[in-house]
Amino acid sequence: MELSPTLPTGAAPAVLVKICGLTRADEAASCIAAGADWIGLNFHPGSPRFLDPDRSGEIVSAIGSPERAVGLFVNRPAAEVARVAARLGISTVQLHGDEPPEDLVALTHLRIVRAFRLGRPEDVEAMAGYLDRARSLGRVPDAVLVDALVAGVAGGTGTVVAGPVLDRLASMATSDSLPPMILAGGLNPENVRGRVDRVRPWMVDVASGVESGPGRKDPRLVAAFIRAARGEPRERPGQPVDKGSGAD
Ligand SMILES: O=C(O)c1ccccc1N[C@@H]1O[C@H](COP(=O)(O)O)[C@@H](O)[C@H]1O
Repeated sequence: MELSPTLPTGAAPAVLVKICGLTRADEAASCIAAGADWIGLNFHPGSPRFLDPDRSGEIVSAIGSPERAVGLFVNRPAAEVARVAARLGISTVQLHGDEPPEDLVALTHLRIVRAFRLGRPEDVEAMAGYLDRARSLGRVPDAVLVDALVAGVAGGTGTVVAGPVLDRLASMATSDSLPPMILAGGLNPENVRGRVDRVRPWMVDVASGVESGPGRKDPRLVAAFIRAARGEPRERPGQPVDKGSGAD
């Protein structure tokens, strides 16, 4: 199954950007207008960014392209994930808990982003083991998302992935055995470019690092994040664009 937007090809493609945890239609539309490739709708009841699936149709409509909306679930039954996705007309889901590879098989008709919370370099090997099991079942995730491990919290913690884990990931990023990688975990406009340069992910994902409050995205931070991720110069209000200093 192909991902959409399609995988970039050729040398040094621009990293794609997902902004996660939208709770308002106007903010979701602004993220897309600012250049976000995907937005995330968080259906995990334990999250401060929780969105009732029954009230998220308005957000999907507001972005004008349902293929850019990703439904985020934590340890929900595959049948429930499939039901919500069908009701909203979305085709990509993010599984951010301990979902077994069998769930990927049950959700073959959807694009699946499988999240892994990694605390130590050894956790990267555990992720590889999971992918091997998925491969043996004939259904690898369409992308893997890498987040920091914080005990007792599923995600959205604003915690960065540890340096030794990033180094291990960087050595795997171009491996054929790894699906496209989405780097998450404590990203913000200040640190995203350095992390992109270090790991070369296919996409970056941010929740808390572009917020004015839980679930409320700050349009200036969103724009700054997207520009920084792509290595574009910063915009400064009332001043010409700084073309000399890069994004960091
Ligand atoms: O955002 C949340 O509240 C959340 C809750 C449960 C699982 C995942 C969640 N968000 C995902 O976590 C990453 C990292 O968040 P942050 O940028 O460190 O705040 C985020 O990209 C979401 O995909």
